[in-house]
Order: sequence, then structure tokens, then C-alpha cells
Amino acid sequence: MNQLFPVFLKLEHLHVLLVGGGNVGLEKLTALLANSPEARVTVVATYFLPEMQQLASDRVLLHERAFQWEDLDEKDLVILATDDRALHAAICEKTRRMRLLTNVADTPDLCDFYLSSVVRKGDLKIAISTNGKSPTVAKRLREFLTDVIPDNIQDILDNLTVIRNRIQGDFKEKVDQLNKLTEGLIHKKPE
Ligand SMILES: C[C@@]1(CC(=O)O)C2=NC(=C\c3[nH]c(c(CCC(=O)O)c3CC(=O)O)Cc3[nH]c(c(CC(=O)O)c3CCC(=O)O)/C=C3\N/C(=C\2)[C@@H](CCC(=O)O)[C@]3(C)CC(=O)O)/[C@H]1CCC(=O)O
Ligand SMILES: NC(=O)c1ccc[n+]([C@@H]2O[C@H](COP(=O)([O-])OP(=O)(O)OC[C@H]3O[C@@H](n4cnc5c(N)ncnc54)[C@H](O)[C@@H]3O)[C@@H](O)[C@H]2O)c1
Repeated sequence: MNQLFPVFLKLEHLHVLLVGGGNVGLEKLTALLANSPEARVTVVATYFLPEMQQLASDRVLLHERAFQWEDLDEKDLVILATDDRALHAAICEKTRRMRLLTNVADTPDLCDFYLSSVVRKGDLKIAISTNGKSPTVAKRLREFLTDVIPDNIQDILDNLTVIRNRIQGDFKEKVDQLNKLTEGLIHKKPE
């Protein structure tokens, strides 16, 4: 059974430390910014890929140097993506004591949280986890769901928001009406 607890984070309220500026670091930073363009991220690496340098901004700070313990100060989340496994283990030992949630690329056992595969259509977002079993299956499911979810889902969400704000009455009445209105939204496969 998958025991991971899913949440959706407001990264513009948090400060993420990313260590590593190579391929994996770039993948993680791209995922952070694709989902949360206003995320506050500090990236520390002895070397940065040029693509990574292009992502720098007033909210995404790049420091070209080796990791220092002070980098952990005032951070809310840590993502480790270097090629130095001993460094990852040492940092994890410290972040665990600090209760600073940490993700270590390619080392599920050291992770407090995993990044998910993400389906995005306007305001709709679906995060997929395979419990670390197969990121490739997560990717395939993302592709499938992106394909089958209608492109007009945003219109549906916008309409429902207007209706939701307009409906009067007590809470139960409101919930009943919204359930009725959306009854035919998903066409179940015939048995
Ligand atoms: C969702 C996604 C987000 C992201 O991180 O970008 C993600 N991996 C993605 C892709 C991907 N990663 C890898 C491949 C190559 C094929 C393969 O190895 O299987 C592919 C496929 C590809 O790129 O096509 C390599 C890999 N990944 C991990 C290991 C270590 C291990 O499993 O032991 C290794 C072996 C490294 C090695 O060989 O050394 C571990 C993790 N990867 C996770 C997330 C977490 C579990 C998520 C879940 O529960 O499903 C977890 C546990 C930790 C974490 O990283 O947070 C993203 C999908 C993006 C999309 O939607 O397109
Ligand atoms: N590239 C992939 O798709 C891939 C796939 C599977 C596994 N991996 C593994 O993941 C790890 C990272 O891969 P990569 O391709 O991003 O490597 P990379 O060599 O491109 O990048 C490593 C990064 O770590 C930084 N770094 C190393 N020591 C540091 C330190 N002390 N302080 C700060 N920064 C430091 C380097 O400056 C560089 O930016 C490797 O161990 C690799 O074997 C990578």
C-alpha cells in the first residue's frame, strides 16, 4: 500500500534549497518552476549547466560554490541533486535533526518526500505517485490523463466557480446543488 500523504504546497510562501546544478538539478528546478513560477529557490552548486543559469531571477538565486552548512538556514524544504552520495547522507543527517523536509534525488530511502509526476490543465492539477516503484509508469499515466482530460476543463471549472459563489442557502443545500449540477460530468464506462 502507498502510505505517502499528498499535499499541494504554496512554494511562493516557502524557501527551497536545491543543491546541484547538473542534469538532475536542472530537472528538479524546472519541475519546481513549471508548477510554481513564483517559487523562492536558492540553488548551490560548484557547477551550473547553462540552461540552469537561464532560470536565475530575483526569486531564483544561484550560488556557484560548494555547499556550506549555513545554506540550510531559514529554508523550508531541501532537495539534494549532486553526484556526491556521501554529501547527501551527511546533509540528510543534519536536516533530519533540524526537521527540515528533504528530497534526495535517486535515493528514496533518504527522502522525506517525493516529487510527483504532474498532470496540469489550467487550474486542474493531478499529482501521481507510484510509491517510488516506477517513475516511468507515473510519466505514462501523466501522458494518458493529459490526453483524456478535455481541454475545456478550465471552462467547466470557471463556470462552477461562478455558480458556487452564487448559490445561496445553507451549506448542505449548496453541496447538494453542486453535486446535482456535476452529476453528468464524468461519463462512466458502460458495465
Ligand atoms: C515523478 C518524477 C518527478 C521528478 O523527480 O522529476 C520522479 N521521477 C521522474 C522520472 C524518472 N526518474 C528516473 C527515471 C528513469 C527510469 C527509472 O529509473 O525508473 C525517470 C523516467 C524518465 O525520465 O523518463 C530515475 C529515478 N528516479 C528515482 C530513482 C531511484 C530509485 O527508484 O531507487 C531513479 C533511478 C536512478 C538511477 O538509475 O540511478 C526515484 C524517484 N523518482 C521520483 C519522481 C520519486 C518517485 C515518484 C513515484 O512515486 O513514482 C523518487 C522515489 C524520488 C524523487 O526523485 O522524488 C519524474 C516523472 C516525470 C514525468 O512525469 O515525466
Ligand atoms: N542525469 C541523469 O539523468 C541521472 C540519471 C540517474 C542517476 N543520476 C545520478 O544522479 C546524480 C546527479 O546526476 P547529474 O547528471 O545531475 O550530475 P552532474 O554531474 O551533471 O551534476 C552534479 C552537480 O552536483 C554539483 N556538486 C557536486 N558536489 C557539490 C558540492 N559539494 N556542493 C555543491 N554542488 C556540488 C556539481 O557542481 C553539479 O552541479 C549522479 O550521481 C548520477 O549518477 C543521474
